[in-house]
Amino acid sequence: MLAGLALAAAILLLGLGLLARWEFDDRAALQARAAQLLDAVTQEAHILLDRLHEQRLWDCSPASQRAIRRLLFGAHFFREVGSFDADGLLLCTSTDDVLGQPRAGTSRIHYAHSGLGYSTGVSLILGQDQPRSVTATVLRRDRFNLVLAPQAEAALRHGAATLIALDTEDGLQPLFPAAADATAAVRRLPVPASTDVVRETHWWRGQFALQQRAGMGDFVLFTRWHLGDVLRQQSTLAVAIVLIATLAGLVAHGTVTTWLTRLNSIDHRVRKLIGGDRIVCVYQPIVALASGRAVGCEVLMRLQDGDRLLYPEQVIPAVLRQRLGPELDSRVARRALAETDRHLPPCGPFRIALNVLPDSLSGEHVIATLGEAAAPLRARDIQIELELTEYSLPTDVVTQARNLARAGFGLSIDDFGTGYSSLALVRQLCPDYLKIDRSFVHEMEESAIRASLIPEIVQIARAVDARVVAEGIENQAQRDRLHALGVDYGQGHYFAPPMPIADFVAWLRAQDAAKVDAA
Ligand SMILES: Nc1nc2c(ncn2[C@@H]2O[C@@H]3COP(=O)(O)O[C@H]4[C@@H](O)[C@H](n5cnc6c(=O)[nH]c(N)nc65)O[C@@H]4COP(=O)(O)O[C@H]3[C@H]2O)c(=O)[nH]1
Repeated sequence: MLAGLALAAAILLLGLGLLARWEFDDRAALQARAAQLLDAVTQEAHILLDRLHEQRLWDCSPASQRAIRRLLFGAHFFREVGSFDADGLLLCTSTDDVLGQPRAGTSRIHYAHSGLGYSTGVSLILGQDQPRSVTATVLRRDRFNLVLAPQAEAALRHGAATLIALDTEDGLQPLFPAAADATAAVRRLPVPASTDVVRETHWWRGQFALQQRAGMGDFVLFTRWHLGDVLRQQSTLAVAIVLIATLAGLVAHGTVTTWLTRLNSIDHRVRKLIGGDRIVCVYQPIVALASGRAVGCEVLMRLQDGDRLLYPEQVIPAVLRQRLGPELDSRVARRALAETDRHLPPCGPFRIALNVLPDSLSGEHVIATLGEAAAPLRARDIQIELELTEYSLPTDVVTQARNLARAGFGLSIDDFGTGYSSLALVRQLCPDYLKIDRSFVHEMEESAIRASLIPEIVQIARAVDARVVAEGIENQAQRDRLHALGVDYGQGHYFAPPMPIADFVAWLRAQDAAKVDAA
């Protein structure tokens, strides 16, 4: 979940960042174009005004009016000239004889230090027969004003991207757009301190300013920049980015969840633990019921998973699913036989029972490994016996059993009575031991039907010359009853639980000492 969210957030930030950067560059380019346009407008205004003054064309005579219209004909950015008297009173305009006299409406005029005044949003009424109102930008110097042509005004409004201000003695004054809120916006902007081109980026605050040629009478260009603006401008792309981020988050969430689930799955852990040899062997004594002496032990496996142990009932199904039987059984055998060889005191004839899964028997490798590991113990009169569970006997079990016998291993049929082995099959296998499953023993006190099968099992064992071991003996009554039924050996918590090798050896020593004392 967290990984998905993190990826979605990363894509969202990256996507919006790129979008913002793109929009930022776009606006910066527009600003540069607006700056060029303003330069050209100002230059042309000065040339026109210089000529008008040089030629003293303010007297409104027909000759002056013609001269003014000739000058306007060659101009790019201006459509009209107004002439004033020395007191600033409008005398006439270049359109007088075409449209009638324009009248000045409300306007705000900002006089720049250079003497060029800008007046934006001036409302001019043109024509007398059918008067129409025009809003225009007017530039004024001394006895003339110049009215900006509509296409030049439109280009400036568009090109300014957001805001063009004029640096005047009264502070910054907005030119385009001339709306009232632009004045407030301009007041909040930093006043440029030098005449250099300064590019200040505050995009983490959602704003940046491009400041140009800062000085009295010069233009200052600002672009106000907000993430909200960008999202509005590029709404389709923004929605696409949000969708991609959400999708990526969901996919990542799914992938990570699957990956974590797989990583945590018992199959994956079991494979890792077996491969990493995190195998723990414990030893449970097998006791002769008549004498109470330990005649051997069964090796049981656990897997060390961090600070907890995984038990066979959790491990074996995963081992079977992943066909890890041969690897598990070889590793358990090597470890158990090495541990017993190192720690077991000399104790006369003894047997060690190892559990094997059906797959392990068909592998030559497992038998060879077992033979190798068993060699030092055999030299000490310790017999190795393999336990095969009755309900999972391999199809070619008879051949396998012969191979095992040839290799010097004893054979036990584990959990006998839980499967369907016929007497004929048991006879062919010639097992050394039949092990009665602990469920039979536990049901004995309730006189359940299964428990009544124990004498049958003892008889089968006698018939095939095998000995009988009862598993899961937990109390004296069970032990006595089984002994009375002719069971030879017993295993269970009544005698001792499965123990690590050190405890098992200590238990054996304590048993020996008790026997000596009793004698
Ligand atoms: N309730 C009760 N239980 C008792 C008592 N005494 C012993 N047990 C448990 O009975 C099971 C006897 O082993 P199993 O029948 O060979 O059955 C074994 C064996 O079939 C298999 N197994 C254990 N270790 C290995 C191994 O290294 N390799 C293979 N292939 N199978 C193994 O897993 C099965 C279960 O092993 P564990 O969980 O260790 O369970 C062991 C043991 O802990 C008792 O008094 N009361």
